[in-house]
Amino acid sequence: MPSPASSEPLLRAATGPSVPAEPSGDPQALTVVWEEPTAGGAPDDAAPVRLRWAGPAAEAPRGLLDRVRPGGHARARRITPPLVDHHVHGGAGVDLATSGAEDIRRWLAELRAAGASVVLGSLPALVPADLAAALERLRPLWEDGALAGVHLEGPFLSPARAGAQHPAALCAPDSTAGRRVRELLRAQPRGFVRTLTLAPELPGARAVAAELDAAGTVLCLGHTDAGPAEVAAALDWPRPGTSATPVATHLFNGMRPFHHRDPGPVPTLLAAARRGRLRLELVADGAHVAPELMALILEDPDLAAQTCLVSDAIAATGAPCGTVHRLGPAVVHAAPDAPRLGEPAEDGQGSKATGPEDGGRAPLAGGRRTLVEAVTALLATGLDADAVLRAAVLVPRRSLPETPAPELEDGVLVWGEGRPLVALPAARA
Ligand SMILES: CC(=O)N[C@@H]1[C@@H](O)[C@H](O)[C@@H](COP(=O)(O)O)O[C@@H]1O
Repeated sequence: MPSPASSEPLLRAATGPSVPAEPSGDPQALTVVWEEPTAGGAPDDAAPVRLRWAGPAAEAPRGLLDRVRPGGHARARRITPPLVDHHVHGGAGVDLATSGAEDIRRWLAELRAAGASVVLGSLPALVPADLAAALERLRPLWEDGALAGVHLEGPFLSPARAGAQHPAALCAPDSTAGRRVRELLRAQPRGFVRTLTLAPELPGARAVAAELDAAGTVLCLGHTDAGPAEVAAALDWPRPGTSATPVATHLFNGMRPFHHRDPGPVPTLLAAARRGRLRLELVADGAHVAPELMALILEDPDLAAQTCLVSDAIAATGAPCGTVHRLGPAVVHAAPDAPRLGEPAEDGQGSKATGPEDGGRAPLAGGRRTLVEAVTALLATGLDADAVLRAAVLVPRRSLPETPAPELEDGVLVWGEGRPLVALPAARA
């Protein structure tokens, strides 16, 4: 158990370096080394994690870097470049699809102060007029760098795997509404719509993928009822316009579940990731994906190299239990375990049962933790810290090529001089 002192938030310096960069040596490389205290060989969360040293590697005290190589007792663990959240709809009452720009800006500043500096703002499925209004409202936030861009989660999604997405907002790419959305996308400045999730089995999906490719928007597969063959075919769609690696939107969630005689799309997606042809999103909140599966993926080096942890947080994330919020056109509420679709039960504590999904409970509607909270909790479970931080810091930056990416070399993070560092809160049991 952490001591009271070590459980105090240590966050600081999201807007400036929290450690001094050495003035001489390689001016570009700031090597950060910190020591994870151990008690009899095991990590000791009761003791404060200490920053050992920061500066160019060439000036590291003699022997220090050798000690942090695998097998040494000191490991990179808690201080890190800011996290990157590819998939976040809102939080603490703010909904990117419907809240005012000033509320969104304030909430983004809070996320940054807490340690997530690069955020793709996700919009759920919206009818064309609402999508146009939301994009117009978010564009200035992208233009001034508050948002790294937007992720459209829809509207080309499967009604059979809608989850918390509003059914009335879904459409096929070749429908009237779908054609209006495609026109709207063509009118956006390059780089603003960074990613778009679609179900590849919908009529016209392949044509949309080609349009996205030409516009530099990364194709994400998700909220899909496709089987293995349809997913494999979509991964082979020609993509001449961009070399960007496609993404599986929240792997496992919003797609056919795995059964050993009817495996659905998951093994195909995993195999593509293993071959470096796909990135995987995993909702890191501990509610969406069982811990055993998280470990299976994050502890497999080939899969971990392609995995991005995301929050999928929404307005109800971090809001008081029983409060009602929006996910675009959908009504959602903060349930005791996680955000869920619909109104809360009369006592305000639980959820009304709405269907057969998730054991008769209302569908999950986004993550229950911010990415910083989720990563902090994952680190406390004993999962390999390098794997967790790689999936929250390094891999997602590769999908945003203009975002500076640190390197992790033998447990030492190398990060440009003067770039911000954040200290994650000490692990909670
Ligand atoms: C914003 C959004 O759409 N989030 C999805 C939600 O729609 C889906 O219900 C849930 C569980 O999916 P599952 O029941 O397939 O695991 O995952 C995500 O929270």
